[in-house]
Amino acid sequence: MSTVFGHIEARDINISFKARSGTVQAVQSVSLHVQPGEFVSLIGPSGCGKSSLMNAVAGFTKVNGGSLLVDGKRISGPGSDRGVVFQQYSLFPWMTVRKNVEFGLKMKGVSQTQRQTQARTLLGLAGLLAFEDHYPSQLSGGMKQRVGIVRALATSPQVLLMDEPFGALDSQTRSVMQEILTNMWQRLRLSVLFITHDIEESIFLSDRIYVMTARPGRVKAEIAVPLPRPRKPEMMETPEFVALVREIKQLIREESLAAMGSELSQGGCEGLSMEVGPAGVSHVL
Ligand SMILES: Nc1ncnc2c1ncn2[C@@H]1O[C@H](COP(=O)(O)OP(=O)(O)OP(=O)(O)O)[C@@H](O)[C@H]1O
Repeated sequence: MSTVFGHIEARDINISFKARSGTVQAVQSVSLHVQPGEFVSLIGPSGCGKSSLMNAVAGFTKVNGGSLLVDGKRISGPGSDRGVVFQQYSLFPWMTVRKNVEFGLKMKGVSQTQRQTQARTLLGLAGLLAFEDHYPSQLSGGMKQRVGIVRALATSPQVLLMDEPFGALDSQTRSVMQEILTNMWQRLRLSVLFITHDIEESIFLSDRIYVMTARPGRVKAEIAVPLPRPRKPEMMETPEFVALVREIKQLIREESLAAMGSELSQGGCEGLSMEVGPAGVSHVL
């Protein structure tokens, strides 16, 4: 199935928040794009504005400047063309797995038979059909998050927005979830914008990665991942993969150190010994 929808375009985006201490500039002059059917990750130091950007694409947060378009339309609020998955499972505990998945379709007025068919097809793709009548409390963390993904996909969005969806899972479950997600993404050919702190995860999953600077978040680097698909966990040991990990780690380290350096100097830690590196990066000794 060829994809023609799901194009995200952010041009010169600024996002700021009013805080008690003044205005917090979270994101500054960010331009990025996701092509239809592409898998793109955002990675960067903590607090660099990744979630703010994603919330803006989801329509939960307003931008203060620039333009943010999905399929050429300016984003003015949440919409069923964009599915969202957060780290917290956010399932309705009083509903069965299938009813959770059907919820968005019910809200759209889809008939019961159609809802059930759509939910069961997607649950089958995620290996969860045998659990359709279970309640969330009867599922493991990995299963809950699979239900969360299936629920976000139920209304057939063109775009899937995922904010650290596997952050709460153990590494073994996380690795299985990565494979399940890539399989589903390849079948459904939708666009994915994915936030993670895990460099290996971002490389394993993505076609491209945007590395952000420390706050205010700007795009520091855009990295294409030239690894073939389907991706297999063994690829993580190839020289190409290892080289990408090293490159991204270095980029993020520079930013984390820069952020830490400014926090320490603002916090009056002058007594700490600091060494300034060649790129003006402060290294705490
Ligand atoms: N609603 C808000 N009000 C005030 N400040 C906010 C709000 N939301 C985010 N911020 C601030 O904006 C900055 C960016 O936050 P954001 O959550 O987008 O970063 P992040 O890169 O997703 O962080 P992390 O990786 O730790 O999840 C932070 O300094 C945060 O405290």
